[in-house]
Amino acid sequence: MTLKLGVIGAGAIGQEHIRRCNNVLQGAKVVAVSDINVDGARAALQRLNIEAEVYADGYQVIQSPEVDAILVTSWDPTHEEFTLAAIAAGKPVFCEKPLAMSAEGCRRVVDAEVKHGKRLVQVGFMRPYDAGYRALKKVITEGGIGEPLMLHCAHRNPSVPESYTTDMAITNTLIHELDVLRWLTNDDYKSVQVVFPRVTSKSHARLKDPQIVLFETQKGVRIDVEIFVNCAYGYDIQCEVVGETGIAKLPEPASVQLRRDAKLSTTILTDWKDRFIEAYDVELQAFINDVKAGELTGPSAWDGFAASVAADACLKAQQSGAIEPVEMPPRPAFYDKH
Ligand SMILES: NC(=O)c1ccc[n+]([C@@H]2O[C@H](COP(=O)([O-])OP(=O)(O)OC[C@H]3O[C@@H](n4cnc5c(N)ncnc54)[C@H](O)[C@@H]3O)[C@@H](O)[C@H]2O)c1
Ligand SMILES: O[C@H]1[C@H](O)[C@@H](O)[C@H](O)[C@@H](O)[C@H]1O
Repeated sequence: MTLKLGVIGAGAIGQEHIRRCNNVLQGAKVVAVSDINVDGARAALQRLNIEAEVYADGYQVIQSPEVDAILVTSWDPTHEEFTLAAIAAGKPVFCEKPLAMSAEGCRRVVDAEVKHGKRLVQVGFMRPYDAGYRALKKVITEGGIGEPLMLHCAHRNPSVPESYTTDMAITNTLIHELDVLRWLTNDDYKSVQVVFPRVTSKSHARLKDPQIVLFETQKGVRIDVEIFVNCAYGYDIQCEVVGETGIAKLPEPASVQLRRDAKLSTTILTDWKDRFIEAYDVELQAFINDVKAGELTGPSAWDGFAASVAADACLKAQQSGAIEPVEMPPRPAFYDKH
């Protein structure tokens, strides 16, 4: 049986996911798409040479009897409402990060899912599907560097549009680390502080860039993450784990080494689409397979909530300049068995 997908939001990642579901992955097909920019959605489908029903309203996609499962790839502030509507319709939903704009919003999704009685939500945290992060986790869990003591991380984008503001460095960008570092270290955040270095001249009035986010975890590990979204030189994700007996580092994406013109060089990627292309394939194939098998196993609404609890504390720390606690309520038993 082919799983029939409805996609809400046909922008950059929406188009990427539509392309991979129809042309790369197995067992699914996009049959309905919505975007507030209907003409843009139609033009994108034409470019991709894919036929699907186009709607102006995301709720029509969710309610369509032709659609078995939903992908939410619209702007961040719309995620919660569409995910809640998919749960209300009893349809599995893959929601891009962040699950909602606050922990309170994520909690509403968690509560709705628990009330439904079966997992329906997967959050689009793709890094746990990335081969590099998986290899890094394997080294750590097999004791290859002893117990982790410190993590040094960086999340750099070459540039961002004027609509990107200081808070989005947390809710839109750091949210990836907030999820993947919990997964990587099997630990939770205890407190956080945000420090603002000198602002780059490449930024704009409403964005303080770069930022350094400093965490202490429940196990006492110290983590620093540099977020630098106008770094100009490329799309660069770094993660170095310092343990008791060694250091493990996230591998660089494969790139040919060039010796030329008296220089030794490798290419740095410039776009998230390329940096995580395989991870997106694996995460969405897992979602498709899991929906068909009747049991979701990927990043859950609870993971989305946990990341947002930490994000809320980071937002508070951006304002206060102080060390802010990260207070995580206990996980409902529902997420142990699901
Ligand atoms: N996992 C990742 O690495 C990753 C990468 C990129 C984007 N994202 C997430 O995916 C989402 C989309 O990002 P993007 O880069 O594609 O942005 P984008 O601006 O290119 O696309 C968003 C699209 O959503 C549409 N839209 C907005 N509100 C809508 C609504 N109510 N109903 C239907 N369509 C609506 C817009 O018209 C636009 O076409 C964001 O939430 C972003 O955080 C995740
Ligand atoms: O939506 C994108 C995406 O999530 C990328 O992975 C991240 O590096 C960007 O900062 C963000 O704007």
